[in-house]
This record gives sequence, C-alpha cells and structure tokens, in this order.
Amino acid sequence: MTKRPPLHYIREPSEIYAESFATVRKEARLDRFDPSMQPLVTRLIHSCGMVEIADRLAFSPNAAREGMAALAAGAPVLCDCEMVGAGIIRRYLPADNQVIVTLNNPSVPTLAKDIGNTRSAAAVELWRDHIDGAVVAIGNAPTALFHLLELLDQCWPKPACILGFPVGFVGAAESKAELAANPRGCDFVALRGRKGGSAMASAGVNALAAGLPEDGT
Ligand SMILES: C/C1=C2N=C(/C=C3N=C(/C(C)=C4\N[C@@](C)([C@@H]5N=C1[C@](C)(CCC(=O)O)[C@H]5CC(=O)O)[C@@](C)(CC(=O)O)[C@@H]4CCC(=O)O)[C@@](C)(CC(=O)O)[C@@H]\3CCC(=O)O)C(C)(C)[C@@H]/2CCC(=O)O
Repeated sequence: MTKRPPLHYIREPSEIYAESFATVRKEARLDRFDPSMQPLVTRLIHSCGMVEIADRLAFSPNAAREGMAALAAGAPVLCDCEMVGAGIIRRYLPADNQVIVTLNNPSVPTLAKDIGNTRSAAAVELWRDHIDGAVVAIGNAPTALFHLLELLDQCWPKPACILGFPVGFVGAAESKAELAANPRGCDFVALRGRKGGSAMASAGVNALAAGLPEDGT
C-alpha cells in the first residue's frame, strides 16, 4: 500500500469556528447592520458560504432583539420542515424552547386537499395555538410563508419574529418580497431572491438562541 503524506487541515472545532467567523467578518460588508444584527448575519453567511448574501438581506430594525427576547422568554420555534428543526442546536436554546414541526402531522395531507394547497401550507394551519409571540423559521417552502401571511391577514395572533428563507425558483423570491413589503406588523429577517434553504433558517434560529456576545458586539 502506498504511504501517503498526512493531510493538513484544521481539526480543532473551536479553531474551525473562530477562523470561519473571522473570515466572514473580514470579507462581508457588515457595517450596515447594528450590533444586534451582526451575529445573526455572520451565522447566516457561515451556514451557506456566501458573503454576498449580506447585501440581499431585508429585515426590520428590531428583528434580532425581538427574536432573542422571545426565545429568552420561552417562546416556541415553529419550523416549516423537519430539516429546519433538525438544524437547531438544542443546547443553545435559552429556555428549553419547544421546536415544533407540524408537516408530518397525520391530519396534514387531508387538510392540504381541503384548502387546495401544499402540505407545507396546510401544516401552518396547525400553528394556530403556538403562533402568538413565537419565532417562525421557514427554510424550504414558499407556500408556507405565503400561507402564514394569508393567515396573519385573517387576524391570527402575531409571531415575534419571522425568519424567511424559502429557497428555489417557484414562489421563493415572491413570498419573501411580500414579507419584506408588508410584514403584517411582525419583526422579520428575509433573504431576497431565490437563495435560502433550511440550513440558513436553522442558522438564524441558532444565532437568536445564542444571543449577543457578552461585550455586546
Ligand atoms: C416545491 C417544493 C420544493 N422543495 C424544495 C427543496 C427541497 N425540498 C426537499 C425536501 C426533502 C422536502 N421538500 C418538501 C417541503 C416539498 N418541497 C416542495 C413541496 C412540493 C411544496 C413546497 C412549496 O412549494 O412551498 C413540498 C411538499 C408539500 O406538499 O409541501 C417535502 C415535504 C417533500 C416530501 O417530504 O415529500 C420535504 C421536506 C422534508 C422535511 O420535513 O425536512 C429537498 C431536500 C430536496 C428534495 O426534494 O430531495 C430540498 C431542501 C432545500 C432546503 O434547504 O430546505 C424547493 C427548491 C424549495 C422547492 C420549491 C421551489 C421550486 O423551485 O421548485
């Protein structure tokens, strides 16, 4: 067997994180974000490897602060799909917050037929009892975000913060544009355009759950 030279790469987790976040801070344009938003934006970039997304984020001024406060107060996290829920680092959650995904509830396929929409949209109907003051994380389904906005128009209670990261070519850009144009009185963060994804939505929740660094930066 040929003896190959050892591969050189960083093996220490804390060193990997430190170098990664330092690279994001060096290469991304973070100065337009206030200190409460910068850790969130850094973590979003870290989750997808694209520093340019910083320029495509739409957000309300208090989004990060309100999202952090909601989690600290014990609010649940409502996710559009299992992938978003799976990416949430439970040990970061400040109040052992519930992470709720209703997509695979047995009633959802029938509900989807009844309302003439996707399973992802139907699953949002089951958020009714949890939505007041919650953190919503949508990383996959444009129809989930569209339907949430429709339900807010029907006077549903408001979540504290909506993280809008649906991805793809059908409805993703449009659903996020609608959120940014009219967030129905909710705080929000959304990535404009086709890019997004479950990993980004999870990363957004993880940033809110981790809170601000102790020096406030
Ligand atoms: C149209 C859909 C799109 N899905 C995308 C990308 C990915 N989806 C994955 C997986 C495994 C799932 N997607 C579903 C949510 C499924 N995807 C849809 C729907 C048909 C409609 C949603 C919508 O348009 O709003 C949706 C089914 C539904 O009736 O709601 C999923 C539930 C499908 C299933 O289980 O059968 C499933 C969710 C699994 C979970 O709970 O986590 C992918 C991994 C790709 C794959 O199918 O293998 C990928 C993940 C992307 C991510 O980061 O989340 C798009 C691109 C969002 C696409 C919508 C737009 C388009 O351009 O087509």
